[in-house]
Amino acid sequence: MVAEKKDAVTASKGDSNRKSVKIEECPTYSHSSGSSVNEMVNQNGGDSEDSVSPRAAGCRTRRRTMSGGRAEHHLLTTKTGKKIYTKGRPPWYDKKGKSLKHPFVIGVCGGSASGKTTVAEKIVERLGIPWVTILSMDSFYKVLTPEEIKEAHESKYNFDEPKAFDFDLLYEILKRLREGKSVDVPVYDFNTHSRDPNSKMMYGADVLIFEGILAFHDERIKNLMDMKVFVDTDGDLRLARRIVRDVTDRGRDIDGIMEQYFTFVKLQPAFDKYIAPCMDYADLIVPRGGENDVAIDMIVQNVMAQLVERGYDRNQNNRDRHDLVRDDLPDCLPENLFILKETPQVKGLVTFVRDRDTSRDNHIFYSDRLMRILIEECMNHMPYKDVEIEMAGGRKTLGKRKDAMICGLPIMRAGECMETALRSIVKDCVIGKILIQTNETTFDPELHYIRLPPHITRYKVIIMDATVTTGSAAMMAIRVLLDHDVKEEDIFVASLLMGQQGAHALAYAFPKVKLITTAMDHQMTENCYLIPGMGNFGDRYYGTGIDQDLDEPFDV
Ligand SMILES: Nc1ncnc2c1ncn2[C@@H]1O[C@H](COP(=O)(O)OP(=O)(O)O)[C@@H](O)[C@H]1O
Ligand SMILES: Nc1ccn([C@@H]2O[C@H](COP(=O)(O)O)[C@@H](O)[C@H]2O)c(=O)n1
Repeated sequence: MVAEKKDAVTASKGDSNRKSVKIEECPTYSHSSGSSVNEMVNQNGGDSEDSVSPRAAGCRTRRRTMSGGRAEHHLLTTKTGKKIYTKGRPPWYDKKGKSLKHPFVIGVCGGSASGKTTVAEKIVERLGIPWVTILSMDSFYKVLTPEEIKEAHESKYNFDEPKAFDFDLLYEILKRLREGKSVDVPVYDFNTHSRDPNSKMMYGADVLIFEGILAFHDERIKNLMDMKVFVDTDGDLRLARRIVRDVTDRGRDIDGIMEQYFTFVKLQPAFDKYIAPCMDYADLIVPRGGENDVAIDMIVQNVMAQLVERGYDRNQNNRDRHDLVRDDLPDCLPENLFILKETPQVKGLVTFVRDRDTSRDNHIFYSDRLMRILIEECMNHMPYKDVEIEMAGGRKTLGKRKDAMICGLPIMRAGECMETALRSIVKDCVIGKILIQTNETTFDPELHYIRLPPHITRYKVIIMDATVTTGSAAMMAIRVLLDHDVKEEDIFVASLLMGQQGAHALAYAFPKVKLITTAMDHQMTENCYLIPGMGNFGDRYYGTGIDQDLDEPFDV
């Protein structure tokens, strides 16, 4: 559980190859104080039990999850059973689909190995509120040239001055996170001094903690912070911790660490010149770092007080917050809702799909037909351009060609049934994936997984789901696409069946999104089942329903 927690809360710390090493294997170094590294570390924070564990010696395991443009939900559970999401899109938007608030940003600055990450992790743990993320400045080390990498391997490259960081990228990313938008954060590898080819997708949160040695250096970045904390730990202790950490986690040797420390880290160019002066900007100074429980409690109390002042309510019933059902439904249908013309053919296909006596093979056969008609209707809403073609006899005539790249985005699992229909109609389409589930305790729609093609803003995106009932999942999917800068007018929602309430909620929130369906139900049960509905479409289509007739295999 602890290892799980470390993974999650340090997901943005960019050392991908850290390994756990037993304390006995950690080399020691005697400095002027005469203490070995292990002695110094243990005197200052490790307790007797921990002192034989990797954690106390600073050999913590921090595995990295490389997501390469994927975003999974990242959940950790605190000792008190609280759930904290360190990734994924927070479910904040109002009935109009607008993001509700920006994250509370805490900046944590301090010398190398002062305990910034440890303080940040403790804040996350003690806050115990659902959506908190940590962004590390390490992710923004510049990409080095081959010559610079050689210098770095010889401990001759200065990583402790401002020009080592890409502050412009950092500013853009922090700004977007503060707006609740998605970002791709580089993943840094201290062993190779380079960025991993995979980046890591992140969204905003209730609280965002940004930590780094020069966290307060750039005025623009400083201005994005709601609270600034400086971690002030004795230089000898920092060196001791750094040696242990760099040997075990960052693939370094003692000579190199010492050379780098005294050339760049401790003396004029870095700590004294750039980092120590940042104390003047701090709202709070935390002596000794992560072991200072009193200071961490004060920070947590202050953050909670400020969140409450902004309207944060940890006891809020999220069902109320996400209740998309409108009690003031207009008589007319929204302009951006398109229901297939109820021809006898369409009605006949819908009848087969609704009928509980339809066998599974017929259910698949007729719903596939209906889905193709639905996708063909979607194509009527795509842009087409004029083209001139030459006909068989050599005469020329004007025609049309599709003028858009199409990305299908099925909401797992029922939406995936529509993939075949899309592929059979748009042969050059790409298919993303999104998994959204409702949290059974909070009723929040939660983004568990998303995979989008690169350059998603170049596509018309068709969100596909078998049914839209309250519209909650579709709204989350639309919100996520908007966070990825897809324009509202480039988004389509295709569904076999829509509930009137859900369709109105979506249409009201996103008037430029086109909603396309084959039929509409006007009633819903208290538990949000459509009446008459289609049963559990995914279960019927995939054969996973409990009343599935096992005696009638249809593939013989
Ligand atoms: N109070 C403490 N006692 C023992 N080791 C600590 C303590 N605080 C931090 N460390 C160790 O020191 C190293 C640096 O801490 P970290 O929080 O990563 O600092 P920073 O983020 O400032 O570089 C890590 O290996 C960590 O495990
Ligand atoms: N390739 C690199 C990049 C940075 N460093 C050192 O890391 C320190 C910052 O990280 P902290 O977790 O200690 O805040 C900084 O002092 C750099 O010297 C490095 O060694 N190699």
